[in-house]
Amino acid sequence: MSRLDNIPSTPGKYKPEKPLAAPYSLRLLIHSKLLSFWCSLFFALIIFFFLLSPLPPSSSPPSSSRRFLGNTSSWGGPHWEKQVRKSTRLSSNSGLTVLVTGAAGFVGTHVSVALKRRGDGVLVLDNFNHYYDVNLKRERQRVLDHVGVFVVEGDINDVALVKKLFDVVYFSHVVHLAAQAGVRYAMQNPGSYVHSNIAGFVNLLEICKSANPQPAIVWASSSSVYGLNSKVPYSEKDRTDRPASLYAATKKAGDEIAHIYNHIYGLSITGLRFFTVYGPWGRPDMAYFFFTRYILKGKTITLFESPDRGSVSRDFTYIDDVVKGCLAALDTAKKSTGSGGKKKGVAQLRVFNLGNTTPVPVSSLVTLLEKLLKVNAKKKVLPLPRNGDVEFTHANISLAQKELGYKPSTDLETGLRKFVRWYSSFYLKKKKKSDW
Ligand SMILES: O=C(O)[C@H]1O[C@H](OP(=O)(O)OP(=O)(O)OC[C@H]2O[C@@H](n3ccc(=O)[nH]c3=O)[C@H](O)[C@@H]2O)[C@H](O)[C@@H](O)[C@H]1O
Repeated sequence: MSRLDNIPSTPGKYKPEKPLAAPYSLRLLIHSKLLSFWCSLFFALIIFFFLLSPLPPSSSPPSSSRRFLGNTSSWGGPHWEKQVRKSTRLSSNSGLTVLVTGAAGFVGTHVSVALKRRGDGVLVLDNFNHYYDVNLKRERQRVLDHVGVFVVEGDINDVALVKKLFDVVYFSHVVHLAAQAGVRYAMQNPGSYVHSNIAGFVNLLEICKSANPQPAIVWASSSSVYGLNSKVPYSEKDRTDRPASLYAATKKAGDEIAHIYNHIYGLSITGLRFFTVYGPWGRPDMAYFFFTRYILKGKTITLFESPDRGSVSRDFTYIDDVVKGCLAALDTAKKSTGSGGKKKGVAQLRVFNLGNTTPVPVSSLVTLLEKLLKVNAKKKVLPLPRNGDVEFTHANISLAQKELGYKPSTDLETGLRKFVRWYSSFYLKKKKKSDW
């Protein structure tokens, strides 16, 4: 029986009320007492269930609401401001002052460390949501601490917090990587994608537009916006109006939102379409990562197969290549042209594919992992479910090559070898900070 079958096809028949025997005033009294009893019970039940209900795993509440819930983590105060300023101090004359959102995430950590190392001032923001293992995010935070990057714990939807950051520091650039990632999870928790990828992005842009001077923004779009396109390789000029998942739709919405803030307010905005980024410190929800875990544990992995092309394939892109692309996007970003929320001239608006240009079938990814782990995988092959996945991705990177000097140089085997080395040192032995 489908869900639709549970809904009655016709509303219940109208039943006329029976005439009441008691006098009118008594009936009124009984009615009002009964009414207030049921109302109290109803509200008591609502409050009871509200208190019992868990927060959605992927959308931990903004820090303001966390304070309301009794969480002691807080921001503000002279010591906190001192840490914020210290983290954004430049150690090179030509450095940028960058706010990185989502920096306890995979790409965010790598980008923040790379910026700090070359002398830029870096402050990072992350809400440490529970979409995947928070311990891994905390370990990434230790890496950031180690290189002198201060991590502010909070949500991009927390207007007061983000405004405060802009009050304390003048950011020349923002790298916006905070997002609800994952293609398949969108079917389980659609609200978290709207919360982070749409509401959060708009909130951040609202604050950036009003900042004086406005920062230039580089943000993470996604290869998933190409959706059901069959023309390969994907070019930035290709259509993006057929997303296959809500994740893709929210990233596509981000592309359009960026256009608006560029057009109306003069914000300089660059969108980077990442293609299945992998590597050390990666995301445990991604296939290469949990395949590694499953293979080592002897658990069966599922390989999706498309009807006509065999194994689905991805243009897997190594993290170091993507980081170079992000830094090049920052370095070539022109200044925003608005001030005080008003546009003063035409501003830069760009979109680039950051892929590897060599799609690899997922079955070959597994063969490489088997070789590197020296373990045979237990596999089962299933037809690609309709879960948001697309059959293949393949980037045309000529625009990024021309404008950013982007040139990916890590093939999948080399990148996976580095990932496997990190994985074993992180999970199987104790991670050393000096590895960074
Ligand atoms: O480029 C992006 O914009 C996106 O990249 C990533 O999405 P994907 O390319 O889908 O990566 P990932 O989940 O690792 O699946 C890889 C392959 O394994 C196949 N796959 C997956 C699971 C499984 O059990 N079996 C399987 O065959 C699966 O069908 C697929 O072919 C990010 O997660 C996403 O946040 C976004 O950044």
